[in-house]
Amino acid sequence: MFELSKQFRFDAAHTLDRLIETESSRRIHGHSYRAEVFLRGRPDPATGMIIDLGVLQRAIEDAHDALDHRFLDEIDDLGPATMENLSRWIWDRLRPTLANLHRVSVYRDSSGDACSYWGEEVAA
Ligand SMILES: Nc1nc2c(c(=O)[nH]1)N=C([C@H](O)[C@H](O)COP(=O)(O)OP(=O)(O)OP(=O)(O)O)CN2
Ligand SMILES: [Zn+2]
Repeated sequence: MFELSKQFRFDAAHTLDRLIETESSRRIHGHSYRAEVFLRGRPDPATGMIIDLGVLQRAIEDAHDALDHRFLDEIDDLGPATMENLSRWIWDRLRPTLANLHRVSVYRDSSGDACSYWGEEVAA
């Protein structure tokens, strides 16, 4: 089994309803995010690849363009713009074209925050 991964970065703004730091969280503010997409599988013997990284790049560009320099509150199917919902949203966006998708992780490096999503079929 092999694992192939690719990262992309996006900067975006949001607001968030929270029980703590209520006022500053409701104010529009921004974060720099890093997302990492993991695929698992075995390389095709003819190509030596699980997937051509150029094909993966194209799939990722679609998600990147939908998130980068956006106001995340305006993305209809995202819900509250948390890292949890972002990782699931990226998964849902990529899964139709990436059959071997294994995990999507979202990081905020400046604060050390990270969240990973493995899809709903993974047992708890
Ligand atoms: N479980 C989660 N909790 C929180 C999330 C989240 O996505 N999942 N997100 C937030 C907010 O985005 C909040 O803005 C983060 O606050 P904080 O950690 O205080 O970071 P700062 O914005 O102050 O720090 P920067 O390093 O300037 O980004 C809260 N909780
Ligand atoms: Zn925030």
